[in-house]
Amino acid sequence: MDSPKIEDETAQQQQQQNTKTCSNMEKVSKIPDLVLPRMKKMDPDASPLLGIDEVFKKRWQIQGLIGKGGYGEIYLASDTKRGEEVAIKVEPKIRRGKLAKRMILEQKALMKMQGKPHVPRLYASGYTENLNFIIMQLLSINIGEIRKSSPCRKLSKSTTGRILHQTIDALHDMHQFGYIHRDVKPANMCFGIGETNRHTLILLDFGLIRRYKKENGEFRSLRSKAGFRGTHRYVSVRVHSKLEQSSTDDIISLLYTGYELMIGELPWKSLERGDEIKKLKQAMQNNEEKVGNNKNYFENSQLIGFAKLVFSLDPTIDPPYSKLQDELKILIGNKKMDDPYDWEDDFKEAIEENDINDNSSK
Ligand SMILES: Nc1ncnc2c1ncn2[C@@H]1O[C@H](COP(=O)(O)OP(=O)(O)OP(=O)(O)O)[C@@H](O)[C@H]1O
Repeated sequence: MDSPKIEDETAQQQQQQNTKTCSNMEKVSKIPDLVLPRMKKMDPDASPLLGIDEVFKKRWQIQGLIGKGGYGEIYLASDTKRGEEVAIKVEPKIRRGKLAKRMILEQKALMKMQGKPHVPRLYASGYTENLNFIIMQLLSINIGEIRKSSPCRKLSKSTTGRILHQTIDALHDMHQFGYIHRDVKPANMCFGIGETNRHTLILLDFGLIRRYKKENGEFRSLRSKAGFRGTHRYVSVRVHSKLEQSSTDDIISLLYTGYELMIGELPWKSLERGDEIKKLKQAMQNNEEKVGNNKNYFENSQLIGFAKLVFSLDPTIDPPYSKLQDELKILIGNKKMDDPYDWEDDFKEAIEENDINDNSSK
C-alpha cells in the first residue's frame, strides 16, 4: 500500500485503455451485489471532472462515476499498479472564484486519522493544475441508498442499532482528535466491501469538519454566532439557530439518522424551509404530539431511551459515548457487530418488523 502523500504535480497525460476490471469487488463473494458501488450515468453537458478510461496521474484508470456531492465527484478507478479498485474524490480547486479549502482540510484530517477503524484508508492525495484529489479505499453504496433498496424502505432495529453503535465509536475517535464532523447523515456512511471489513461502518466526507478542541484537549472558546454548516434535514435545533456546533450536535444528527433508517422517514421529510424543519425538531425534542394524530414522535419506537439521553446532552462537554451505546442494547438485542446485516439477509428482519408494526396500528 502506498503511504499517503501530498503530491505537487500538474495534470498528467491521459491514456486510453479499454479493460474494465472489477477485480477485488468480484473476489468477495459474501458481499451482496446490491451494496456494491454502481456507476452513475455521466452527463457530458455537466462537464464531468474526469473522463472514462482516462488514466489519472499515470496510475488510476477511471471506470465511472459512483458518487456526486454538492462539491466533489467520486469515481471508481482501477489501480494499474496493484490491480485493485479504488475510489477517487475530486473537486475543482477554484470554486466561485475562490480557492476551495474543503478538500485540503479533508485530506489533512484523513491523513491524521489513518489507522482508525471507521475512517477510509487513504492511498494518496494532492492536487493537479485544476483539481484537488483524494485516492481512497473503495466502499459500499451509502447507507441512505441501502435503506432505499429495502423493500419496506426501512432497516431493522438490530441493523440500525449497530449502525448507530459503530458511528458513536467513529465520532468518539474523531472528537478525540479534536474535530467535530458537522455533516453526520446516512449519505456519509458506508460499509467496507472486503472480506475482513464488510461489517465495519466507515464515516465519510470530512469536508465540513471543524477543530473544536485545542491541542491540550480543552474546548475552544465558542463564537456567539456561527455560519450554518451541515444538511438541513439532519442538523440539531442549535445549528438551525446558528449557534456554535459542539460534539453533541454530531450525536443529535446521528439520532435523526437512526430515526430515518428505522422509521423510514423523518417527520420533516417534505419540508424545505429551515424554520419549519426547526419547529418540528423542537416539537420532537419536547415530546409533543404530532399534529393531527395524538401520537408522539417516538411512539412504537425503541429509540426513545437513546433519544431522551441525546436530547439531555450538555454541549459544553463531550457526550457520554458508552452510555449512549448502552441505550442501543434494546435495539441490538443479542446481535454481534459481525453478524449479518439486513442487506445480507434479504431485509427479512426489517420486513417482519414492518409487518408487525402495520398490524398493530390497524
Ligand atoms: N470511498 C468511497 N467509496 C465508495 N463510494 C464513495 C466513497 N466516497 C464517497 N462515496 C460516495 O459518494 C457520495 C458523495 O461523497 P462525499 O459525501 O464525500 O462528497 P461531497 O461532495 O463532499 O458531498 P456533500 O455535498 O454531501 O458534502 C457518498 O454519499 C458515497 O455514496
